[in-house]
Amino acid sequence: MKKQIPKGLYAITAENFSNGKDNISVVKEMLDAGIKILQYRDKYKTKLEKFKQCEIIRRLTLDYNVFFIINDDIDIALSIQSEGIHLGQDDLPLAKARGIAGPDITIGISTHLPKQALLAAEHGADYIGVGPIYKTFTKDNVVDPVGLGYLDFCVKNINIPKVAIGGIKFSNLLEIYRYNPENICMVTEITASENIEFTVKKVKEAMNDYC
Ligand SMILES: Cc1ncc(COP(=O)(O)OP(=O)(O)O)c(N)n1
Ligand SMILES: Cc1ncsc1CCOP(=O)(O)O
Ligand SMILES: [Mg+2]
Repeated sequence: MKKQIPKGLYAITAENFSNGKDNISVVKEMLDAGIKILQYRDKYKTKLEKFKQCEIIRRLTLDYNVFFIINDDIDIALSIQSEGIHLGQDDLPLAKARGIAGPDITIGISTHLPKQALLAAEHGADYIGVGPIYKTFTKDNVVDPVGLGYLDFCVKNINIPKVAIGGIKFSNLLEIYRYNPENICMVTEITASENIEFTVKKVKEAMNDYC
């Protein structure tokens, strides 16, 4: 049975923006702080290195009852039985991914344009990424910011969960929050924070996210 992605704050790993800490220690801090949706994303490690970290994080996310999503690597997602995978416009097409991964895994698709959002929803995505809303330095080769107009379109026209992402900080959180997407994603605002617990609690409180 497919689990529904919870609403609220969505966190992503970023080892190169983690003040010298590795993904595992940052994830432990995130889970202790109350993160309930976590994506493993690492663009620099080998498959084996990613797999080993994901195996450890899978055990932690089960202990903490956290919804765990793997970026890009369907094979890792299937072998550790994560709740979800996240794919971009240049990754494996949604239908092929669904064929491999089956009906019970959550598939999230990055979108930057109305047409992409409509197609993702029509073809059975379980949520869409909406972004980057603002300029971000966290992702290489990122498309130009899509702005709040695109978030507004998605909230009004797409009936699967919307995950707003890209350049979102505590300082601009309420600009996003007022559009009422189901999820708001922060990467470096959390991973690079000197006090992850304080930052996560502050953000969750501002979002009325008490899970
Ligand atoms: C929630 C969420 N939204 C968007 C992305 C970006 O995915 P993608 O376009 O495949 O780029 P990479 O993350 O693989 O560099 C995401 N990971 N998560
Ligand atoms: C992975 C990804 N996809 C679109 S923007 C982004 C990174 C967002 O990172 P940050 O929250 O640090 O701007
Ligand atoms: Mg990708």
